[in-house]
Amino acid sequence: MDFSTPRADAQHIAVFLVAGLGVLFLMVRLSSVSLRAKQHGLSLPPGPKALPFIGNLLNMRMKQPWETITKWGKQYGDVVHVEVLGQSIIFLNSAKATSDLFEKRSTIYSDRPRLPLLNDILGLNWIFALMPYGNIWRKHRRLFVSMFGPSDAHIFNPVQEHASTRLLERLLKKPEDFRDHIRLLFTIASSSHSGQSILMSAYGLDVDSCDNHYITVAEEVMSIVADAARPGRWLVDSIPMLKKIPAYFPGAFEHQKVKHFLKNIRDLRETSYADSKEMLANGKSPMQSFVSELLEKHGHAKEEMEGAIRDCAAIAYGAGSDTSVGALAAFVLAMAQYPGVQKKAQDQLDTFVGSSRLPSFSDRKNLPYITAIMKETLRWHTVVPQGLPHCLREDDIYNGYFMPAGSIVIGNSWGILHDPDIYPDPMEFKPERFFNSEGELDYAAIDPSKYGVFGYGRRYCAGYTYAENNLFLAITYILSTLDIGLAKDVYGRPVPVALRPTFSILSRLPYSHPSSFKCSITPRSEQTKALIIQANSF
Ligand code: HEM
Repeated sequence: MDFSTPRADAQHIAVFLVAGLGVLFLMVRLSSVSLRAKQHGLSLPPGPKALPFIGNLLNMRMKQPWETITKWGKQYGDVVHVEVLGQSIIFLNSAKATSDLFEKRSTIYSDRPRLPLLNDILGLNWIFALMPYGNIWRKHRRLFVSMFGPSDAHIFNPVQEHASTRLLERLLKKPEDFRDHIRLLFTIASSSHSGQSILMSAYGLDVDSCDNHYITVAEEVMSIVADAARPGRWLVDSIPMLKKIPAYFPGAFEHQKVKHFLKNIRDLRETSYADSKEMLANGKSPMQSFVSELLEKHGHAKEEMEGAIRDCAAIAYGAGSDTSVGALAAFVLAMAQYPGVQKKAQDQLDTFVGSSRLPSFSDRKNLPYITAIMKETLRWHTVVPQGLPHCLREDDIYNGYFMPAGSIVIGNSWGILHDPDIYPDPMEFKPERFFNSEGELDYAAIDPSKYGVFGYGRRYCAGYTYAENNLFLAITYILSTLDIGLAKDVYGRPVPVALRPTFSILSRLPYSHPSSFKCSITPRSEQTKALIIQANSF
């Protein structure tokens, strides 16, 4: 920026004026929280010491937050308070605290934080996952769950079976690219005959390579959304009056990114939907998709309903793709690391399915060990280690502490899912933990889905049935036809693997993926190889 012109000088002065006002705003916010706490004669929950003005900003710049937050839980207790630039953030570190607040007091703990960058600058207030708790959120969520929820998610089973069949073919041909294949699998689940799973399930669009335009656009959108949503990352979220500050100011979102983003979001939200409608009109969408089903049911009617269908379809990709990719990658890692578990699962598949056909959803009741592997995968590698942030609507009191309205409230799902009191040897991959002493699958009391895998209360993951179906099927298909083992180095020695969670390459936050690793993937036999080829020849 050129400061030599009167206009630039004026802009410069304006920036520092706004910054000064911002500091004032922070001071007012901070003192209002302490004042309200004092009025109740209570203190805020304990937590690491905060510095003046920036609070715990430096504590929050951590590489593996799940470990730090879990340590805080051990040091300070079930409820930990930190403050970043005047914003209270409360971590809930036990299943009791998440249940007491997210479930039992859900009317005040189900809001989302208002993030000016996401909502106002990037214009994402149409995404119900980010919407405040209220009627519009409720309406969109209901529409979404009517297709992806427990009663109707089964309509996507044919798409999911088809997508998993294609996954096997790719793993057979290029096993070393397994992460790309997994990514493709969970991208396309929507409606047509030839692709993978989320875009197919949502729109009926077929995508054949990771370079496809739909995927590239969707991934760019996700990456920016995730960057924009990081608590404490952008100054404008702490001080909304800084919305207009120029890009050179520390903490400002890069403005050139915004323009590019707005084009991509238009492509994701509107172009994919328009393409899907056109395919429907031309009779080119042979399998059911979210869009085709809902347009048939309500669609062609009201504009408002059509807008909701279009918006919900765009959300399916954002919410469902990266999460599922992280979970299946963790499964592959677990099989390479725990050959005994793999063998036991394959014995069950050989007994109940055999090697002359691929498994199907109807086999599930005979495959309890595979269900246990799926549950353990979701627990062992917690894809959303700190859930998505909720926001507290009203001042509250919990365990004798003052919980200020407007606090961001985060369930420490990783900590709960690795709590040795609930899951002994939590770092070990042990599907056996879900069986009772009679050897029957009996996971209800410690079902990881109840302890944070899919979040909490009224904001609980709106696509969990669909997600579990997808994961179960992909795991079953892989185990019945392929062997996963350790890769070999140049001297033929096995290369050990270990779970090292990291933020997704795509989004860094809030989704976690296992760090990159190598493994070998080979057909179990000539017969299973022939089965994969035959299944893909239709
Ligand atoms: C392994 C896969 C998945 C995991 C681990 C997962 C996990 C989560 C978590 C932790 C939340 C936050 C809940 C909260 O705020 O308390 C969430 C929300 C959500 N998920 Fe999932 N999810 C997965 C797959 C999917 C899929 C496949 C879809 C769509 C088909 C989906 C759609 C959503 C939506 C729409 C929300 C926002 C709900 C709301 O704000 O009302 N998810 N998910």
